[in-house]
Amino acid sequence: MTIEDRDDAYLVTHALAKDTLSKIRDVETEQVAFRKGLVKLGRICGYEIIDGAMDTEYVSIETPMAETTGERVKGLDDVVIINVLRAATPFVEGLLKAFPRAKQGVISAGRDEEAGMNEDGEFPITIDYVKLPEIREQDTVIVADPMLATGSTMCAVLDYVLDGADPENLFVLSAVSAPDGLLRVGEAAPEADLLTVAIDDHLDEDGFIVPGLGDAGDRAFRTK
Ligand SMILES: O=P(O)(O)OC[C@H]1O[C@H](OP(=O)(O)OP(=O)(O)O)[C@H](O)[C@@H]1O
Ligand SMILES: O=c1cc[nH]c(=O)[nH]1
Ligand SMILES: [Mg+2]
Repeated sequence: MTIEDRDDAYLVTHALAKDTLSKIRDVETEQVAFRKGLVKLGRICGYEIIDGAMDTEYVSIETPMAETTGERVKGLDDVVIINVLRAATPFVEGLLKAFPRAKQGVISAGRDEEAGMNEDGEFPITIDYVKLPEIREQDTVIVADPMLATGSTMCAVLDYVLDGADPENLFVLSAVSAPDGLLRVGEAAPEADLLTVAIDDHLDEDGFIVPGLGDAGDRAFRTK
């Protein structure tokens, strides 16, 4: 298994995840390759979640040659993926390759970058649109956002996701996290398992992750 258990988070340490993240960090990686990289990273992370957190059961199967025993992943129908618009869209596309039958929720959340961070290092978050499926106690919920910086967005998103819900598993999945964001989300939602490919060094004065990969939404959607 290529998930490392740390105090602050679980790290996806699969070599292909690191390889893909390095590619999309590169400032020379243009929009299409960047977006494809996020899709690939989502798929790898999805496989890692299955490998690390989901059980299998034995099933009898008949091949064209003989009867035998196979294994099947349990609970694939009980997965809910929350897409935090907009940067998570390609990341979620990749996750859906691992969880094709997942129910999906969408939350549009944006940082007010003009207002900037307050003295506690939080951004005001605007939530424009929320559409969530029912979350049941047997569900595995994956809240996906490639960037976890101050954690302000994720805390606002989790307020909606966890309103009246107590799922069996709750993963906050990101590609790149800052220590501040992990701390903030870990304190706000101790029931969540924080899963990330990389924990970076720090945030700059504008709340961007360093070294990070820049603005994931702008790079994927070519808006700047
Ligand atoms: O941890 P935080 O400090 O809240 O920052 C992380 C958020 O910032 C980015 O979204 P952004 O607000 O840029 O919206 P976008 O996806 O539309 O670009 C990113 O996708 C996260 O949602
Ligand atoms: O570094 C960062 C921080 C927030 N959002 C991004 O897309 N990148
Ligand atoms: Mg953005």
